[in-house]
Amino acid sequence: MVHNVKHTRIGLWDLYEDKAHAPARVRWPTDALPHVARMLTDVASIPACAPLLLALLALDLLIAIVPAIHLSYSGKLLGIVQTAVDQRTVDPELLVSVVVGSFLASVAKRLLPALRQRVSTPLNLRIKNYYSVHIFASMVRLDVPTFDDPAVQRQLEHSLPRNSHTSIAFTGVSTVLHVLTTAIQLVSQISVLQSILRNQPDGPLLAALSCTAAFFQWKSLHSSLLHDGVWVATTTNEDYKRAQGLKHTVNDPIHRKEIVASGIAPFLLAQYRETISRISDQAADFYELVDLKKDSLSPNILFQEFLRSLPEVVFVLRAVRQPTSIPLSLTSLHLITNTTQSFIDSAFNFVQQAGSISDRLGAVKQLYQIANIPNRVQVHTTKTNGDEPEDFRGIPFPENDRTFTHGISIEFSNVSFIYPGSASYALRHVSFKIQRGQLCVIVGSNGSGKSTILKLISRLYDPVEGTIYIDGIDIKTLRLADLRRAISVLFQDYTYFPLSIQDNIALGDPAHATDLSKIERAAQLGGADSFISRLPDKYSTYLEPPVKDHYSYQPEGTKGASGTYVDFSRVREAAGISMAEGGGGVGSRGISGGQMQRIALSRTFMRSVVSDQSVGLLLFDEPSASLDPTAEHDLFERLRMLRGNKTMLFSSHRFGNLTRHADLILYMNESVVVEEGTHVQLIKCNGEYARIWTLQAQAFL
Ligand SMILES: Nc1ncnc2c1ncn2[C@@H]1O[C@H](COP(=O)(O)OP(=O)(O)OP(=O)(O)O)[C@@H](O)[C@H]1O
Repeated sequence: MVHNVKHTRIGLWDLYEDKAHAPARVRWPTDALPHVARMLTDVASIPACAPLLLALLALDLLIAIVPAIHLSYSGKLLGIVQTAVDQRTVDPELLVSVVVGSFLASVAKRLLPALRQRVSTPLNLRIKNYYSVHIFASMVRLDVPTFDDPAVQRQLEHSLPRNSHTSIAFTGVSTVLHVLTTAIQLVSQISVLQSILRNQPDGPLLAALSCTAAFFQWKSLHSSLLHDGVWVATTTNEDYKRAQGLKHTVNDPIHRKEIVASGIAPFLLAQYRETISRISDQAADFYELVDLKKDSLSPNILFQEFLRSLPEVVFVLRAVRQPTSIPLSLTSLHLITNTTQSFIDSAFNFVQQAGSISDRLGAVKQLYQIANIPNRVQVHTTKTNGDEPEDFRGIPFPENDRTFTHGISIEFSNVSFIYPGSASYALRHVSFKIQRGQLCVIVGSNGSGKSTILKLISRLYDPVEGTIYIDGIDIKTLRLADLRRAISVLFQDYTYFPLSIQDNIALGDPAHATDLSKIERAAQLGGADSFISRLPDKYSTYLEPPVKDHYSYQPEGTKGASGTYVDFSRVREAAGISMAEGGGGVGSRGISGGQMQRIALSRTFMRSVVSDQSVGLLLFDEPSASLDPTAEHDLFERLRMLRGNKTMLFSSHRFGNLTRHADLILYMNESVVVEEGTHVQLIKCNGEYARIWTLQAQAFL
């Protein structure tokens, strides 16, 4: 066990707490204050937010002092009653003013929170929108190794709103206002309490007794299992892990085809049953267990109710022992205990908030910090462009307004690479040179490092050793934005964005995103136009609806309470929602893998061939993996015709169509380039390339 780390077992979970490195329980995180000040300034600068913020502050202040005003009127009313009982006189004017005041205070008590809601709702929505752009901007700029880093993922998670109704910033603003108003509430209640207790000889004693009850209540709420600071909870229980795995297998639609086609449903069920029965009632989520433990009965909780009635008990005992000298009426007792209780509630609230305030203000700090997460892939700054955005720092490429009509040269000099978090080399001491305008094909077995070469050229990652030269310049010194504009790349694991087909293609060249004729031309070149034209919404089709429709809770087809069957067809028809997806998309399951690949290819054509002289290098990672032989043949023909003199680099498993035309073939095995040359040269060498070429050729004999 590591020194200073406390280990606790909670169900199947092991909780490790680092006492030594836990930050002290900071109630007022002063280092977050500059971010909080910035947040308030930013919020005030959102259109129409400044007046809303002021209105909210004013309402919170009123809400804070109205209870005290109400209490003070109750006190005055009590005084009038007592005078009436003692002296048999009532001051009618005073009575009317106190009754009216008390009435207005009670109306305000109800009205103000409703008004606050009217102000806070639009304020919350505006703040939420503003910070959603901030979060989007902070996330969209991150590069692959940074975004993949689990620590960065956790940092981002902390900055995302925990629920969709509110934002961290609004919670931060509310916290600041709340602290302010609770402090005012406390001060106003103390003054009322003081004025009530001033004329009551037994008042202080009863107030003190009311405090005792509240103190125990406070203590029991603070006996939480998880402490502030550094902790991690993990489970090593194989049954629990397996049960979760089985559950995800069944819950996730992605596995449904496999489950049905292979008939494994009964097996999965039996396995789940067996695993769950082995772990029985321990099969709980970590937080669930923590919550369950927290609810346990403590002596404090048992005594609380008794302690609450302690002032009344003392009062009765006094009345029994000295019936003639009771200095306090029953109503006074009630007022004192009520006032004390509401003071204690406010104080309790305040202390509790102070506890969570460090979390909330800390979250505001994180919200601002995500904008500054440093990218792993960095550009060396020249003297002239230190203040520019990250992507625009470095050497312009191409220099002196040159175009790439003759392509771009690439050189790898002793390049080695290990993926972050991986233990083995993906590339080892790789060196080669591709001249401007050449067609190069990288071939080799699975996992030999072909895709990795393309990823390093597009600077998704940087080598751990060696240098890559682009047109003779160290790639690390080039402006990233320029480099990315000069390269068009289609990755093997291409994705379909949850946007319309038109957007999916247009994103290949954002500069021409609204040019429908260019998009259609790119779709033709990618071989996607004919199937797109058969879709009901054509280029506006969403394959996956990004927004889910909401349905009432009764499951479709079941019998409702009135005996009729639940039928959504009429509301669906009125809303124009198609039955297939319930969201206006055809569903990615509705198109084939080859068709998906054609859309991805069209995206690449959008830039590299259709519009652009600024593209000098085309990278294709297995572009024909999902295409039928005719489509593959047509694609390569189109590519060779359209590329002009641009440099083209393919990664492929297939020998033939491409390799025969290649100016350079790199044959890779286990992270190393083992053979290089043209097809004729490599066949002549009679090495591995020749062996596999023969193997593939034989299949067609
Ligand atoms: N994101 C990643 N994280 C860790 N390791 C990776 C990652 N991507 C690839 N690798 C590993 O790097 C090595 C090279 O992978 P790469 O994808 O370059 O191979 P490839 O030749 O393109 O393979 P294939 O022909 O199967 O596409 C493999 O061992 C692979 O497991």
